[in-house]
Amino acid sequence: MTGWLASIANAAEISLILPTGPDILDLKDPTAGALGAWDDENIVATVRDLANTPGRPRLSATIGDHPMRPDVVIPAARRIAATGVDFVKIGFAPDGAPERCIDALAPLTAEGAGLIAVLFADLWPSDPCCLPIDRLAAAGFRGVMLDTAGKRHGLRHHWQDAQLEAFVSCARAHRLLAGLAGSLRVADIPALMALSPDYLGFRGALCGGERTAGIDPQAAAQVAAAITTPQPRPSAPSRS
Ligand SMILES: O=C[C@H](O)COP(=O)(O)O
Repeated sequence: MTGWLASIANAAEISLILPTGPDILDLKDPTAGALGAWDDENIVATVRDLANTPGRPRLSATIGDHPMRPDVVIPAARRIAATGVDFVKIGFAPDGAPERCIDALAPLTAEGAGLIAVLFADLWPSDPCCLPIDRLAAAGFRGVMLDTAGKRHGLRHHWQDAQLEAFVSCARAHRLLAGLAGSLRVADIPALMALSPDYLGFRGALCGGERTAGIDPQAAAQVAAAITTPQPRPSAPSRS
């Protein structure tokens, strides 16, 4: 079953998106780039406000956009983990020392933090073998999400579906949750659901195309409907 993640820009958007039933509410400031972070106090307040909501979605929050240095990434991840969100999203770019940052996060996962790595499809080579997936698994990450740093082109512009399928399989083989995002549109949903990722992530599509505009409940309902619509099974090859 593929679930879906909705990135929300502020607490006021919660009441607009909750009726559409996202599996994960992702607290992210879209005006500050692909990994714009919320203020810690607002994350803590949202965790607290939703704590008693029956069937509430899980919460994720990003640590923000940081240079790939352990002395910067580790404290930022630790701070967001302390807010009580279910998942902490950390972006890894190939520049700098992503591997050292990943390894240095192992103590945090050992303490129970649910870390999700965000790898940018427009920055890393389009081959899962070139991604540090084995390293993420060894460090105890819960999942890995392929997203895009630039939002002009969607994920499927940068990676072909066969490459995305290989990414999902590779994450699964390492027992990581696999997520796909990056300017996804409603029209992308059937093809991506066929790859069976654990999650598809959205912001722009929930806002009618422009991710810095607010959530448009009608657009969000269309995304939700496309995710929950049963997908046709691939037909069995005919014997002749
Ligand atoms: O985590 C998912 C992203 O917020 C997706 O944003 P986007 O659909 O605008 O690329």
